[in-house]
Amino acid sequence: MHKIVLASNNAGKVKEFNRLLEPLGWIVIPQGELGVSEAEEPHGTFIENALAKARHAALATGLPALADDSGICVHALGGKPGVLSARFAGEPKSDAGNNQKLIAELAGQPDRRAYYYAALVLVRHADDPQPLIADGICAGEIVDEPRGDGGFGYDPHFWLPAFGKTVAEISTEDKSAISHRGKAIRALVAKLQEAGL
Ligand SMILES: O=P(O)(O)OP(=O)(O)OP(=O)(O)OC[C@H]1O[C@@H](n2cnc3c(O)ncnc32)[C@H](O)[C@@H]1O
Ligand SMILES: [Mg+2]
Repeated sequence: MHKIVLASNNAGKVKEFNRLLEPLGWIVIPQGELGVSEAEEPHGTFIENALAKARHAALATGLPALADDSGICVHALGGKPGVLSARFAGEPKSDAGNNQKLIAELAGQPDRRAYYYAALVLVRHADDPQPLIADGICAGEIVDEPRGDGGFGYDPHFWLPAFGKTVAEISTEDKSAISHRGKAIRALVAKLQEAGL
């Protein structure tokens, strides 16, 4: 049984993590329920930001902490929005604003390739010298017209050619099976098992 604090304030992520980890016997407590403030995410890489978020939550709670830093990288935009995905259109964070800006920046652009990336970091305590790290990628294409109301963030504009649907149109089970976050969680769980944890 693993009791961990989930170092995220994103309701969409919290739902996905609960669905994936609770069947494995994990007790996942979102940091908001424990009064943890939002961590700074000042770094230029996903992995560094995930480590900062995990450490921050572990320090504040004394519990093991799991963080996810993720985003969408668009080929024609040189990998943008990348680590700035949550705040692409500025403050306050807004999925609608971010999607609008993404579509505007891609106007007239025939190359629609993009991928989602998630870096996960699990620390057993704030000074853990060996954080467990896993990541995952999910490739697709950006479509101008939003479709579907599942998922969160950029999902209504993220087209999956293999499904003929956007991520917001597929089931939660299918999203878990193919998403960057689903893949990263399965890799993390495998590492934990390998380490006998
Ligand atoms: O930092 P926390 O508190 O976890 O919440 P956040 O939303 O700020 O999370 P990030 O800093 O990791 O930024 C990730 C952004 O990337 C986008 N994103 C990540 N995973 C996604 C997914 O599965 N579907 C759609 N958009 C996603 C979405 O805009 C997120 O806000
Ligand atoms: Mg964030």
